[in-house]
Amino acid sequence: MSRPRPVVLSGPSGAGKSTLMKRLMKDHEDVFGFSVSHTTRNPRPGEENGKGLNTLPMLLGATLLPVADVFSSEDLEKSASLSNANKSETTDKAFKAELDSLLMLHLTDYHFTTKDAMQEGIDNGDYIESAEFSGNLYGTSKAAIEDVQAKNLICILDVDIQGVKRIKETDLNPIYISIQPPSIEILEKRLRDRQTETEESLQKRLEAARIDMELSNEPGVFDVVIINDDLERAYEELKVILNDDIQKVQEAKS
Ligand SMILES: Nc1ncnc2c1ncn2[C@@H]1O[C@H](COP(=O)(O)OP(=O)(O)OP(=O)(O)O)[C@@H](O)[C@H]1O
Repeated sequence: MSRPRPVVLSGPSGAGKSTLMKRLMKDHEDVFGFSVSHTTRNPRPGEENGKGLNTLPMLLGATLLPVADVFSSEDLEKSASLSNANKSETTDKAFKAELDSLLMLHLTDYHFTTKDAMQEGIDNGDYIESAEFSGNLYGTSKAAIEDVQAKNLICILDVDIQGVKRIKETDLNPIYISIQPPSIEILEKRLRDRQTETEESLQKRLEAARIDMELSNEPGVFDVVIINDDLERAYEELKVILNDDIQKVQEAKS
């Protein structure tokens, strides 16, 4: 049996990747999975090495949980200090992963590793992306993606355009999908309405979005570019693209 092809979802911040992913996972139980990230930070109490949950993190998105009900005060303090951290472009992803992990109440565990081991792996090209945040390294290894495939799950990878380029150097052979907003003006409105960004991070995202929107149209980078104008239509388009792969996974289970 061939392993399910991973799916790369790329596109500017605010284009709708998470929204579309959540719907996919809600409508197709036990079909999609996420890779477990590596980190050099210390495990927190209750965290286990490598025990990543496949669908729960998406379903327990921060917006669905009453934060005060489930957080310890220490978590909230850490979360607040992370929110205020002065992030650079490269640490943004690690920041988001770290904040996500806090918001998911330790449900997303990591492969905990040492700085030396991780740096060696990065130098060897074992990681499709990595970033430093608060003195710790975070990254997605090729092996972690293969682990998801070995469970007969379609690994969803939400990566930026640099990540796309790195994945193209591997033999992972994913389906490359770019999610794009109808225009930069609409993207700005959605990001403002989402109320998750400071003015500074919003401007950074818009700048990155302009570059991303240009690169996504270069021939051969993506298998398909979906313009997320109307959410229902964009979701239908995504389902049509993934239909055969979803069916293969479901058939292999039955
Ligand atoms: N077609 C659409 N029409 C209107 N609003 C939308 C549409 N798609 C997504 N949104 C809204 O736009 C905002 C950004 O979407 P989302 O958070 O899914 O983007 P994203 O690409 O995952 O961003 P990031 O990379 O920053 O996580 C959300 O508030 C979402 O509800």
